[in-house]
Amino acid sequence: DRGSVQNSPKSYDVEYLMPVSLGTPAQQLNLDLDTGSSDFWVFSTLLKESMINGQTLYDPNASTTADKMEGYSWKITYGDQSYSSGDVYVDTVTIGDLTVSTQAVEAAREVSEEFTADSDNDGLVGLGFGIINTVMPYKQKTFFEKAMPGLDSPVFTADLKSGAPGRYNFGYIDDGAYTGNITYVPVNSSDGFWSWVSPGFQVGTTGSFNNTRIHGIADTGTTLLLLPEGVCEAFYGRIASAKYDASQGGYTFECNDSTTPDFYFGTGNGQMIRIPGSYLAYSKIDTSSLRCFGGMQSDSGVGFTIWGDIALKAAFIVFDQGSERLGWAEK
Ligand SMILES: CC[C@H](C)[C@H](NC(=O)[C@H](C)NC(=O)[C@@H](CCSC)NC[C@@H](N)Cc1ccccc1)C(=O)O
Repeated sequence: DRGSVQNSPKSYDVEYLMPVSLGTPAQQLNLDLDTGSSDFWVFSTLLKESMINGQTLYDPNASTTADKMEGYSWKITYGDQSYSSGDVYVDTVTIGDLTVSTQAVEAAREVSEEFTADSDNDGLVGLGFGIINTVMPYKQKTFFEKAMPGLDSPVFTADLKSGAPGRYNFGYIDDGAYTGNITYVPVNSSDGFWSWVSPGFQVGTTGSFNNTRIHGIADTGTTLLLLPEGVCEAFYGRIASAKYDASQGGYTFECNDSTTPDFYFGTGNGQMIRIPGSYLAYSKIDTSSLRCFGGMQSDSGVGFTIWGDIALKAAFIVFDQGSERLGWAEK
């Protein structure tokens, strides 16, 4: 079996949403595929009105295939301190023609203001590893873990694009979606994330390759690229107008600064992925400014190095749960 679904970026590529069908008859919601968490949760009719702001709600009572998991609950907190919690139903879920008939759908009773404010986002499909699923008293499998046994191949792939729709594929690798070879790196899933080690980085085409290993997670649900302080300093040190601006909470530089270099990160076997300098001028700090907030920021605040969408949209990535490895290719 296999599946394929289009993902669409919101403005500034802040997140990528995909259509998902839940229940019978199908209720379609736009969800955020998040490899940095492992709960499948949705805005639902259980929420207080004050927490809803235009989102599409999953109504388990309108689904003939929904069964409440009595006595089960969930509560999740994210790195940005946002959170959500609620009840659990088993129901049928289809993503890109791939159906899981008994998915644990976590119906929100409460969401933090960040989620309420994001009116296009109806919830998250966590595709990290199930060991960090928050459902109590017994944790539940992710959508991918439920689908995996029936797939042609135990992989899903992410093709995120800058300012354009891309695709998530399940169960197969589309050889037309990338160039060159796929370099595979081992994943350590013990903390539930797609954790891997990059052998190093290079700033611009002329810079030397820095053999400093970078331990981090591949997280489709995080917008920016959060790297160790030393890497940020090496990169921003090459941009004439760059500075750390405490009032903005990060590095900023003139959006059209012609000294902005590309950023390369190693994936192994001498292969590097090139992030165009233009991706790193993430967004104007305000409409009248000529300065941009950097797409690469320090990971010191979060405590994790996160290869977020800024990096992922420069590559074609294979999340190989069957072999616990990540595949990286240019595209
Ligand atoms: C360290 C962060 C918290 C507190 C930690 N939670 C996590 O690691 C959770 C599972 N993952 C996350 O908070 C992050 C990874 C942080 S680094 C470990 N990924 C998911 C995040 N991008 C999801 C999101 C998407 C859209 C809007 C907001 C949030 C915990 O529960 O202990």
